[in-house]
Amino acid sequence: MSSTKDRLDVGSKVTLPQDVDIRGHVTIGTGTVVHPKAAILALSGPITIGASCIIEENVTIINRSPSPLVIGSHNLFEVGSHIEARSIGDHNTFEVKSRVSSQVAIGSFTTISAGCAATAAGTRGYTQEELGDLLGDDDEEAEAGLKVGARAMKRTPSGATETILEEGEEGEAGEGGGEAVTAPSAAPVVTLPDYTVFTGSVGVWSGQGRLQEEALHAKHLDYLRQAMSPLASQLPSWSKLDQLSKSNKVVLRDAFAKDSKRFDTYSRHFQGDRNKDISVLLDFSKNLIDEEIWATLLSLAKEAKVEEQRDAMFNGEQVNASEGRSVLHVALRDLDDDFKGKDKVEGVDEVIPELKHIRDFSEAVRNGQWTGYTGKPIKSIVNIGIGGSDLGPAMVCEALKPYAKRDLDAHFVSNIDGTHMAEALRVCDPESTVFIVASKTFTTQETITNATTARDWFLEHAKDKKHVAKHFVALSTNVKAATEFGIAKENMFKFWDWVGGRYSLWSAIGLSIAIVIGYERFEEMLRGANEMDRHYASTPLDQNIPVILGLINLYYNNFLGAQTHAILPYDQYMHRFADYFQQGDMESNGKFITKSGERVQYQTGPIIWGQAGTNGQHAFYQLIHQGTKLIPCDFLAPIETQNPIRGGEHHRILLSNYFAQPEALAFGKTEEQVREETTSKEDLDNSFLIKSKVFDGNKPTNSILFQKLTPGTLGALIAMYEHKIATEGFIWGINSFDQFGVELGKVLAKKILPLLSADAAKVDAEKHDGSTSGLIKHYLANANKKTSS
Ligand SMILES: O=P(O)(O)OC[C@H]1O[C@@H](O)[C@@H](O)[C@@H](O)[C@@H]1O
Repeated sequence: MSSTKDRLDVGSKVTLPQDVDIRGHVTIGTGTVVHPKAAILALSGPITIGASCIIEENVTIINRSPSPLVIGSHNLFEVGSHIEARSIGDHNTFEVKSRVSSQVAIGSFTTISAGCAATAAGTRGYTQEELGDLLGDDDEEAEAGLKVGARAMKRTPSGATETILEEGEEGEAGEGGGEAVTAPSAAPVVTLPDYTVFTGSVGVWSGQGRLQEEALHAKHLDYLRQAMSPLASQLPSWSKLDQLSKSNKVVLRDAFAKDSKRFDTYSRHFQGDRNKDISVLLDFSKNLIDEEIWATLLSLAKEAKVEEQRDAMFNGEQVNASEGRSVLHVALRDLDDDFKGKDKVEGVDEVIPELKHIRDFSEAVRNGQWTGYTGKPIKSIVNIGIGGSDLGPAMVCEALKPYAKRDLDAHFVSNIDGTHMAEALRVCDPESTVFIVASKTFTTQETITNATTARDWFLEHAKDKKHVAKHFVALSTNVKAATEFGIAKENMFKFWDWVGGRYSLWSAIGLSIAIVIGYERFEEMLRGANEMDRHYASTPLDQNIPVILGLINLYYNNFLGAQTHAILPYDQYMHRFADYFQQGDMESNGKFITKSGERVQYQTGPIIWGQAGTNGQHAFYQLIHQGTKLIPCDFLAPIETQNPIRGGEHHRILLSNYFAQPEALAFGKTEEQVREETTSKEDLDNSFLIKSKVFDGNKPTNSILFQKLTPGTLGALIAMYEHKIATEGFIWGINSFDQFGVELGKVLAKKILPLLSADAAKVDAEKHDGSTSGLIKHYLANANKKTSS
């Protein structure tokens, strides 16, 4: 029957499941959501659907006439509605199982109520054949349609209305039970006036509530876009990658031999456009990809709508849907106001004033204006926090040590193990120490306990509570709890719920960084991160460094069975970098539930680990080279060292290892090569020895070579990994920005704590499992013993 060629033109942000029946020339506008099992059939002329429409399950939209069927924007087609209208304006609602015939033109703001049929035909009713044509071919439905149609027709506006409209006058309210339409089936088009409510009795809507209705429609669309994202494994490129991973076995040795330009093809250079010193080269040529795999990975990113989800994040939309929050750590480093969408989110306008607060305080501590209760300048700071309130500042203070104020000691106490606090206090002087209590929630057991201990210790010396104000500051979103702890208002540094804990070093949580390296350097780091943010937000996928890193890792994780990913910085200052991204990646992407509430059918976040080169080489590289596991690795190194001792020889040796390891991993050593190198006859006869010296090679790596570990470059590198993590989460369809997985253990620990001062009978009464009870009872039985040594 189709006389038009199949052609589908889809705008951005359209949700279109695979099982929608689309025939002929169909155009779907931006942001429209089509549900599964809908049918859009341009059987003769084309169908054009505008923006932000919702087309629910089992809706059929048909154009049997050669002229185009143009449908406007913001229309809602509810389940089972059957639409063959001549044209449709904007903001209309077609309720469940409503029908519109091809001789009806719908204006705007019209509602065709559930089960009603808007037709131009007369009261004579329809023959079964006509109905089959008009309302679909299911007999039973046609029967129902006849009854509904007949009832509704009796109440449709009279033919007079039609004539008036044709003369260009305003449509009128039809009176319920008005004259029947008498037009035969070949009658001219009936145009329903705007605001008609077609409920069986025709009325004109006052238009009141229109804004609410529009807002509801927008919410409905948002909800659907989230809920309807298909599982990544249902995307066409996913199946293709599955197949390619089995059929295209990439052998790096051959791939490089065949293609002298492989390095050029698979490497990208990033340079800051405001801070030109930020220069990062990513070489991803030593990965198990070929042209087809790479192109399909890029298509997967498109199909998974990575760009749209990224834009939604930058735009301040509530992409952390489970907690109903925006995700705007990028706003914390957007000092030149590059991303406008963020401004609508509450608190964003407080970022700059809060930075000033950080500047004033950090400068006062650094230049000695801020003194302790006896007038001594501050010599030590102790950051008390855990997770995101510890790892970021601790990692950065180590990484940027060359910029640190060396006569100021920075301690980071996180563990509830009293040892951690005791060792820090041992080297602190209460008169010259500032405690920074860092906790987004200000309820974290470890942090609050450690802070209380620190305050008790301080008061033992200072005696008077009023001195607390000189020695304790709080970094938190929970002003109330911080006040209750006794922190003075002016010593509170706030941030906002749209800053996730593991993305918070850019906020007030970075106060210790600002104190250690100075505010100017802290800001340089923020700006460096913003350079990467702008790159991520606007660079095409195949040039986009965080996207590339995400796709490469996803390929190993989902198609080649890799369970872990190693981060290996050849820079001693970055020795905590892998620890930091252990939280950054594993807390973000260690999830099995998608945003639509389904369980994933595939692997999500990898296990992240690693340590600074070359130490790792003498510890675990054996397994990477010759073990049985596939471990993709990122090798990072600076071109310039901060410490060019012995004329830079240390650094050259370090870099020679940095270059050698990925080469060894990629190309290995064959048995033939081992034999060629072996001179002793005895050794040559020892096949066990010969085989033990074989390296299979083909182990994938990324090499990330940056100019120098400056604050700007570090900021860019951290942001690069943050966005790599987000990209993967977008593709897997999970929420990378909540962390409910940390809760259960906390709750159980709170229940167990009282048992540790109780007796065995109480433990039994609490009904923990046999193992947990057994362990607690063993503890209780031995808790009062004192070991002599
Ligand atoms: O900063 P507070 O609220 O103390 O949380 C500290 C840490 O707690 C953990 O359980 C996680 O939720 C982390 O994301 C968070 O960084």
